[in-house]
Amino acid sequence: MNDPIHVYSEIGRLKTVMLHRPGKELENLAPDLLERMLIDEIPYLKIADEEHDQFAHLLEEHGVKVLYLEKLLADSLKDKNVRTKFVKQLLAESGIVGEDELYQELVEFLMSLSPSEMVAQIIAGVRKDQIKLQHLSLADLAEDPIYPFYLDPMPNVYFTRDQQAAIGNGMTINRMTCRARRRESLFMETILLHHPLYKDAKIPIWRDRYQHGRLEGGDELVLSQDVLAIGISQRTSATAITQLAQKLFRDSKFKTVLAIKIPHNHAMMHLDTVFTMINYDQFTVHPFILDQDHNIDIYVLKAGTNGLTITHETNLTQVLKKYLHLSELDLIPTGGADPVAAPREQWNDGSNTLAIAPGEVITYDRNYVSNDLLRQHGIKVHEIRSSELSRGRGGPRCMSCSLVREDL
Ligand SMILES: NC(=[NH2+])NCCC[C@H](N)C(=O)O
Repeated sequence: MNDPIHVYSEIGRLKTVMLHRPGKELENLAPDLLERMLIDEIPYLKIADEEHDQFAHLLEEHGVKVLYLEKLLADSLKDKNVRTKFVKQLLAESGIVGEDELYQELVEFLMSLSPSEMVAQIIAGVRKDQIKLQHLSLADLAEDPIYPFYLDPMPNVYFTRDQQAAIGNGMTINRMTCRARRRESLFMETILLHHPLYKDAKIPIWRDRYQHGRLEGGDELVLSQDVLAIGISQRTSATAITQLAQKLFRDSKFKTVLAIKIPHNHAMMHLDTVFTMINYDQFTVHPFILDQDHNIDIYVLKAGTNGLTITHETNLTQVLKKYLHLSELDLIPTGGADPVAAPREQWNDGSNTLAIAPGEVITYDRNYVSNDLLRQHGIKVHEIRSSELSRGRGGPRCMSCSLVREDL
């Protein structure tokens, strides 16, 4: 298994993962920015970093190689021409267009930094008081002159699950739904094109960030070497799922996509906030995504002789047993299905577990009802502190992009 990208399950022993250690972007937040930035409360960066370091150390203690997105990107930007092209594309995607003074000053400022300083600065955002303009534009004078940024901060980068996803030996580079996150997937695109680990590896790109239709990695779960579950969610569209399925059925060994329709809301913005695989036949599931008959809309996509076949199913247990060839199945309810603990712990990512091996997961310590239940079901649970990290509305699976897992 020498592929630089190799993920054929959600539970195979985790060997390589990509994280982002939160930086100044979490300090560049103010109350009136939070909703647009998809962050529910302003984390205390010092503690958030202590918590994130605990997460990284726990992974490393269990044999996982931790790569940092910011280091991979900086190492991909050593060539000045590559750096210039990257900066100009990032400015264009930030709405800074034209060759006016602001554009030139931003290019000059960012290019004056070292690659690692530039990456940190771009993620943190560029404040207006960092750039000295000779002439203020009409926009500066007349449109929200007190807005503090020329480049918005990117406070969600630490959720490295979403901008891209490893599927088999390839990746999706995702067109993110919300404007606040759309620029983030430019990072992995740049890494795959220019980083020594990846640039010559001919890594299949199952879907790039320019294709019409929204896709985010929190909705992409690799259930087995030939079955994917993808959430039809607030962040992933049926169009994107259809196109991804067609590409995978044509160019990979994946044979089935289970498109699972979940509520479209901020608390449950991705499938992995309400459903994760934690063992060969065990899953976490937030009970509130099932109706009173324990049903949920699942659309089974398979390759047919005349294009895709789509079959509508509603019994999650039966569908998982059928397509994963399981005789038994254990759906472990978040918060023990308690009407208060379940939504409380789902809100704080009690369903969002990261499996580091079959039956062994990392979870947030604050979700003690869910954690105790997982242990009662025989799951080995490693808890990490989460008071500040959870304010971004993501958990251990959200904060990690699995790049290499051992085959089962
Ligand atoms: N895979 C996940 N559940 N990611 C959580 C992302 C949270 C982030 N604030 C957003 O709204 O995008």
